[in-house]
Amino acid sequence: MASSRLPVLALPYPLILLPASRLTMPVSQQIGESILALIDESDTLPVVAAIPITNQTSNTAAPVLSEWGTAARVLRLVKPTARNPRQPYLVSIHGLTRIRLIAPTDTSPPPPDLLADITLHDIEYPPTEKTPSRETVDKFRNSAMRLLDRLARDSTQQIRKDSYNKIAGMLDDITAARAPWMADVLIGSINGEYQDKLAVLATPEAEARLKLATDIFLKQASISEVSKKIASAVDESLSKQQKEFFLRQQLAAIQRELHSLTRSNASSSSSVSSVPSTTPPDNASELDDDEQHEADDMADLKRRIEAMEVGSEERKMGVREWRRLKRIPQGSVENGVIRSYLEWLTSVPWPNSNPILSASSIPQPQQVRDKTFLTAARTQLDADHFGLEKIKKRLIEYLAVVRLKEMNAEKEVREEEQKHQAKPSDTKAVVAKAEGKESKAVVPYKNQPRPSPQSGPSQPSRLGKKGVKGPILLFVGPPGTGKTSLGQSVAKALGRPFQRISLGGVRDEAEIRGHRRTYVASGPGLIVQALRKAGRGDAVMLLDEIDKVGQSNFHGDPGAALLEVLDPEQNHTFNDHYINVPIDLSQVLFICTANSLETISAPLLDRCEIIQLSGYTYDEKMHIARRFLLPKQLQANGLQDAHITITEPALLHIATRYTREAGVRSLERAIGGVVRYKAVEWAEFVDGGGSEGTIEAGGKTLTDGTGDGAMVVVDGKTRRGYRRVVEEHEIEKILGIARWDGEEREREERRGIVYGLVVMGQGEGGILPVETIGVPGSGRLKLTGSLGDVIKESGELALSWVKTHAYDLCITNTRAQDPLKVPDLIDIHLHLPSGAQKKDGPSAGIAMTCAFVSLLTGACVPTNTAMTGEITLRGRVTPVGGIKEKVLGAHRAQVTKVILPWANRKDVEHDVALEIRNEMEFVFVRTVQEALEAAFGKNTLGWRRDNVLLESRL
Ligand SMILES: Nc1ncnc2c1ncn2[C@@H]1O[C@H](COP(=O)(O)OP(=O)(O)OP(=O)(O)O)[C@@H](O)[C@H]1O
Repeated sequence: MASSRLPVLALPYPLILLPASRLTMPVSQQIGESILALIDESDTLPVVAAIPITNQTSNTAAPVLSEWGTAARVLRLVKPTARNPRQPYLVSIHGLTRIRLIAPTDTSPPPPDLLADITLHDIEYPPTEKTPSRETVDKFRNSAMRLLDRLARDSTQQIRKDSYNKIAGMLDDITAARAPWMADVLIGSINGEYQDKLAVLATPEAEARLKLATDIFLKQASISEVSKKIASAVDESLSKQQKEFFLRQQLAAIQRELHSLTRSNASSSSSVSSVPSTTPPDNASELDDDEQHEADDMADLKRRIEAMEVGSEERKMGVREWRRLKRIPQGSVENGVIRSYLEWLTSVPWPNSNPILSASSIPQPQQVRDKTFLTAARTQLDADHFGLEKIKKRLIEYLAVVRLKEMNAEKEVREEEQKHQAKPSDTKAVVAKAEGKESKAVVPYKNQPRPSPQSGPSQPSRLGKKGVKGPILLFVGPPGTGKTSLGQSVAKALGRPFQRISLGGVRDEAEIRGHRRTYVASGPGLIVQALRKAGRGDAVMLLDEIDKVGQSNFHGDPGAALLEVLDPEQNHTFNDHYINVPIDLSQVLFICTANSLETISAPLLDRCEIIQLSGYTYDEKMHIARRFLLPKQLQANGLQDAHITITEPALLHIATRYTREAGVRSLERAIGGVVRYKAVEWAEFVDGGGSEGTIEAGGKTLTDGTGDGAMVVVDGKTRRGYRRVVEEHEIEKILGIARWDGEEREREERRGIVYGLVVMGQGEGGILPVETIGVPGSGRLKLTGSLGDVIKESGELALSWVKTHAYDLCITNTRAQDPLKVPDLIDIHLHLPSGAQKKDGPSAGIAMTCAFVSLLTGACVPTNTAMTGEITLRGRVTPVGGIKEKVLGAHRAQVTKVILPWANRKDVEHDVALEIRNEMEFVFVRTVQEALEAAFGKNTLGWRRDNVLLESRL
């Protein structure tokens, strides 16, 4: 056996090179440089020993070289630019012949890192191969042909197919001498296992190698066949599953149809046999429940569509979607989307739909035509609300108009019906698109479902819609003044369902109009949702807080959508994006509420009739508390009248010290707090053996306790007594320290401070101090407290007036002197507290003037005095708005003297309750001088008498 010494190029796992094959692999910098050195040394291309490393599957063990390898010629060595820096070279080698590594002797040095460099090794060439037997060659050829044939068939690329066929052609007439070489070529090129290739490399004898290759080819061919078989089997089973799914769907559909047939037969015979149609069939199983429900739902949906008016838009849409629904497999997303759409579509109370829901499930309207309707409505309003006389009067007028219009509309319907009945030949053809087929049926017009006028104003009719448009009421007022509950009373009076739509914070037009169905999880808007809940097309809808609707933004303009809803000219074809069929809202009675008018857009305001609700006086609050709030809270907390008595002073104490609001919501909450406290006491008392009877029978003993928790003797036992009376001194223990306690004491009389009257953002009136101080400066005016432009101008105007009259008011000694510069150079700083709250408007004019005069003269305005009024440069006091709210606010703040513009006399006369007028002093002023006199008191300011008559020096 010839031997030699060759540099060994270790092939990392799973690389292997067989004779007659080629291999390109990355190598390290050092190996690359060593090969370069070899190339430099020899004249021809160098030859290396390509020996596979056999144990590289585990990274931990030291690499071990295989015994057998291939002598290979280095064809190319390149160093591409973008390569891994650890292996920057690529070397291409061509296998020449088998070689065997001669095992190192014990004395030789240990091998260096095999993958880091190439080192010379002793190798030997195996002896020349013997020619294999014909039989072995034939077997080899057959197995190779089979494998190649399989590979050609499985291959998807034409080039590969062609090359496999070409090799197969070469095998056809292969000689015995050439067969071993061919075995190396084929084994080197197929995607076989590493160990098989290694075994072929380690088999130098031709006969044995051919046998090994034959076995490998057979194995490969059968692997390929088996995997092909598995793939097609998987395919087949998948399509089987799909088939099964569709068959199951068909089966379910057939079962549903059969079921509905059986049910309709059962229901038609039930009148005779009186067997309820809902009785399940004998062989029904609870496992069929789902399918049963499904079938019921579908049948219900179908009935609802069929109940829609023939030929109407909504019915056409319903039929179209129903057909789509039936085409789409159940359980798919699309199926769910269409189902939910159809459920919404069919639950809108369409006019002229056949009422398929039982009529009893919809509250029947009160007879609006009844002569006693208005009296009943008045009683209803009185039963729900105390006071509010003007508002109730306006509501009665409103209800009277609604009543008249409804009666007119019904009359119209009746007349039109009579006309049709008079002409029986006039069978207006209506195309009835029968569901499922396009057959055209002619339905006489008079046979169509229509509300009968005799059955009262039930479902609104399309015919009558012209008549019933009423004005849209807008209740404006501070929170808790009864706007929402008035709306409820109107609905009760009319006997119609009431729906409240809260618009506070609605920023997105889609919240009102719904999302288009293309959106995931789309749904209808608030209006359609309310219609569905109401179940009737003539509900009373309260659009709550329309002043809090968001402005136009990139989500659309919710205000514009509201315009369409409220406009009687447009709302009979309201378009909800989700439903996508025009909806008639003309029968709905819309009532809006708002806290202030400022943020409501002009076009929206234009469509409404404004009804102003101001706050309540303490007297009114006492009545409301006693008649409405206390009974409500008692009921809510499970107590009865007998369990609690709040004394008049205690109630007043709660109203004045714990609440300072225009409405009664906080009062209701505070009363609730007291009632809950007593509920706990009562529960403890009952737990301790006390009873209803004890209170009644032994009431004297129990309520005689001198204070809370007094120990009393009942039935010979001593225990804590229950006091039903709540007195003023107990309130602090129950509700905690009063919120408004001692506010009057804080309002001390100080130079430069005057109280003005304001209306806050929520429509609530109150007092606001105007604070001024003089600071060293340069004669300028500084205004702070989140003031708007108008109020700032008012401040400058007031100061100009004071400067002009500084001499007359004895502030300066000559007319030419500036009171801010003589005797000292000062700035005036004017501040309105609650700095975070925006303030604007001209009504603080006289309060600011008084504050400047107070600051510059040193005279003070008493704390029981508050004022409002706009001033002009000539010193006139002009009227302002919100008088009722402001006066009520002042009354709540225990102000006793109010200075108002002369022109606002009528507002006080008309709007302010008599009891308040009696309790407060009103001074109406025409000029600033009069206002100063009223504020500071007669002769307090030292006017230079000669000039008093001069109104203005301008
Ligand atoms: N005049 C009244 N008589 C009897 N109860 C009243 C009266 N005014 C208000 N209430 C009661 O006060 C509570 C609050 O009223 P409601 O909810 O109608 O206020 P609102 O004006 O709608 O307030 P908001 O502007 O905050 O919505 C309700 O329980 C209502 O019954």
